[in-house]
Amino acid sequence: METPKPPTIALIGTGGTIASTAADPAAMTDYAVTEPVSAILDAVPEINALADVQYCQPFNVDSRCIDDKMLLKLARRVDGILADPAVDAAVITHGTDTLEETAYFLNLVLKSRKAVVMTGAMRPASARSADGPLNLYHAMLVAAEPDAAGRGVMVVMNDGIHAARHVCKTHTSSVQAFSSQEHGCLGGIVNGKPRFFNTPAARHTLATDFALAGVKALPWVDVIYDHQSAGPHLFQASIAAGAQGIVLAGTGNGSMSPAAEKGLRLAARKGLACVRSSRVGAGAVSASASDARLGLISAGSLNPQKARILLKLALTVTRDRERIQWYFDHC
Ligand SMILES: NC(=O)C[C@H](N)C(=O)O
Repeated sequence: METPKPPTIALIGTGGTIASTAADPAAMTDYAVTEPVSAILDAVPEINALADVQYCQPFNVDSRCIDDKMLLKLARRVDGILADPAVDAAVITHGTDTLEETAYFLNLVLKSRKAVVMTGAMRPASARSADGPLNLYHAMLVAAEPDAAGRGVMVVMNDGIHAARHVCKTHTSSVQAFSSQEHGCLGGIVNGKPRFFNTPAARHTLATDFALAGVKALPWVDVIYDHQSAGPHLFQASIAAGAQGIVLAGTGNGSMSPAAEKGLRLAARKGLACVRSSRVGAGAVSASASDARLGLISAGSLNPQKARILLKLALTVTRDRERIQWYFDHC
């Protein structure tokens, strides 16, 4: 019997700690992005037995530096790669600090059923027990698994397979830095094999209204963090700077300090789309009876940084409050 041809997987390097080195093997901070994606791949020769890999490097930066232009460039590049019938799946290496933002953005705009798996590392490539090589190998295992297709963008870190919709960075430095909170993982790597237990319920990839054709720039959306004794000046500054939306990192279940309520009311009156999210880190912000009267949108279980991504994309399609609320309820 002929052995089946291994899948062709596109590896797209964007930087992050997985591509970084520090002064010595004990150093876990104070590193810099130095490694091209080819070097990250060469460090894991076991991948050769899994897949034919074609790599590219749209940019190579720490993920705190990623801006809208880079996000659009990456999304267009990945969409183009996935449209190639010769490519079966894609793996993207990325810094972990803003990984959840890029993952959710791609989850909403890529128009493909093919598996897209993102991964990174918490320890630099030069570290004594670097986690990047195993994370990359696991990401390739998941991308090569036929059952991975149709689940949207996934994040593979430290043996877990997470849905882009739910995954958040919840630790500053541990290798167990990512969690899908109460929603749970999609699955995990068990004894060298990917196992899926869940499938994402929210709309993604082919089932969203969002596409990048014709989008030259993304609308500007600010996140404003609420707290005791807040002032209205950040809202005023955001409106004056020309923002098209504001996401409030509100207290508790998206509740607002008096200044935040005043600031959001003003912003909504000026035509900005205003979303109530929460700074708590778990649970959903539920719709409130006053949202329609105040012109506000509730973020559900999206944290502020992910609510910002969805609001930016929603504003490429509509400014209608109810339609935007629908996106927050379904995407
Ligand atoms: N662990 C990491 O990847 C953090 C890094 N500073 C980044 O996000 O690019």
